[in-house]
Amino acid sequence: MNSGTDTIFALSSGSGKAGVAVVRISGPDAGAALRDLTGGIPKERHAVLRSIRDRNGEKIDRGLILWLPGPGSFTGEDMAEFQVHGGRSVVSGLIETLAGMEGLRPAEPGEFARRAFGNGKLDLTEIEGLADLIDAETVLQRRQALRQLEGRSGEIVEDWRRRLIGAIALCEAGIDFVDEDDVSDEVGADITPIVAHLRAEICGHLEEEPRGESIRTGLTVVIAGPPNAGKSSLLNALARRDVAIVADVPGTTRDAIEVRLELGGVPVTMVDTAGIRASGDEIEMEGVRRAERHVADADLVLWLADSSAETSGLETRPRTGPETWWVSTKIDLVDGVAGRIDAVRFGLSALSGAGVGELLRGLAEWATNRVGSGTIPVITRVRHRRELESAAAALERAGGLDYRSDPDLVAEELRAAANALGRVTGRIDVEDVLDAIFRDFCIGK
Ligand SMILES: Nc1nc2c(ncn2[C@@H]2O[C@H](COP(=O)(O)OP(=O)(O)OP(=O)(O)O)[C@@H](O)[C@H]2O)c(=O)[nH]1
Ligand SMILES: [K+]
Ligand SMILES: [Mg+2]
Repeated sequence: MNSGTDTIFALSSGSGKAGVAVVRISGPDAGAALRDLTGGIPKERHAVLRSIRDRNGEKIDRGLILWLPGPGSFTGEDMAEFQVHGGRSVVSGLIETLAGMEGLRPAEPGEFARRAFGNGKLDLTEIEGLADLIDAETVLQRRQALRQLEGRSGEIVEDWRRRLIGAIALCEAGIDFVDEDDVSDEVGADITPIVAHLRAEICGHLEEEPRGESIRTGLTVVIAGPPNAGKSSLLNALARRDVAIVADVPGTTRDAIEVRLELGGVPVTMVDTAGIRASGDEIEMEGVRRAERHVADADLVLWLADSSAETSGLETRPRTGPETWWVSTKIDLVDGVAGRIDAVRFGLSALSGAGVGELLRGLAEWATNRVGSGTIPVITRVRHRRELESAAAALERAGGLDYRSDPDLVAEELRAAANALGRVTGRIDVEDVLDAIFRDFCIGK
């Protein structure tokens, strides 16, 4: 990315025809650009209606403009915002005029957010919360993203880091006074419980939380079983649409078919797979291999078996794998029990719909339990998990050392833990992770 001294601009609202479009400018020349286009600079943070003109004085549109001088703006720089009619020609006229101005250039993806980070307006967890809020599809995702954007995850991590820095200071005092027995005793007595507590807190979050990651990325439920068990029929019934081909021919489904549902506020991807059996057909066997891979990666497998068939369908089930529910299908043919039979057994008919609602309710309950409720987690990404794991490991090593004989080794481990925590919020050496985070942003954010 370029230096922060350029003035950048972008269409921040969605592209395409719309009622209103929002164009933002950030950087030292934002004020000059605003003046050139509208003839003046309005009172800060007040929306005013102005004509917006191109270099030849031709009116592009009349719209609301906002002057948001730094450092109190989103990026911390001088910013201007245009709310214009969202027609293609209005937007392209405005964008082209800005592009033709001295010192202005189009923003790269995530560049506004990156400047906000660079100017200390948001830490990394807040930036990630912002990205997640833009991507949020479910209520739980929105709540989690907002909490993160408001800095609550970052606060927890920063609190850990502050306590660690306190412990490092104590430890270093121990190093300085290593020859004076009384001081080093006192210091050691203080560090041990601090380190043990911190480690317990961090480990608590690590154990409790695939939750945050699950809320963000969702859960996967794989519908599997022998050919003709009624897998595609069930997918269609759950999705209430005709997504997968249903036929009386065993081996109908080859490619995995995915449908995204929101169950209990959690995004759940339902995957219909090829019927699992040995077959001489090369293409069908590729479908079976894919089905087995999906089963292995699932958060939950619905193993379907045709209740009217002679064999149970269990013989083809992969031997190991994730949590599984057993679903008897086509109960209309045998007058079987509809609905939940016990914790892991269901009966249903995709044809009549009997038992499908109960399965959906069971899945919603499972999804909610899986991500937990109430408190919203600190760890929402693999990146956070990795850093917290490395902090916990360093604390464990520190706990295994004798601070009296090795105060410098203890301090080193504590510093490693503090650095890992610092990387979560971006307080320290994060250049390498920045590109990865901001790359995922859309332009104009
Ligand atoms: N009577 C009855 N027939 C059903 C029911 N569900 C599915 N079938 C029929 O069973 C046959 C197979 O259904 P599919 O949904 O294609 O089965 P599948 O498991 O996806 O099959 P493959 O993709 O070939 O593995 C079709 O003829 C369906 O109409 C049901 O609840 N009751
Ligand atoms: K079939
Ligand atoms: Mg099928």
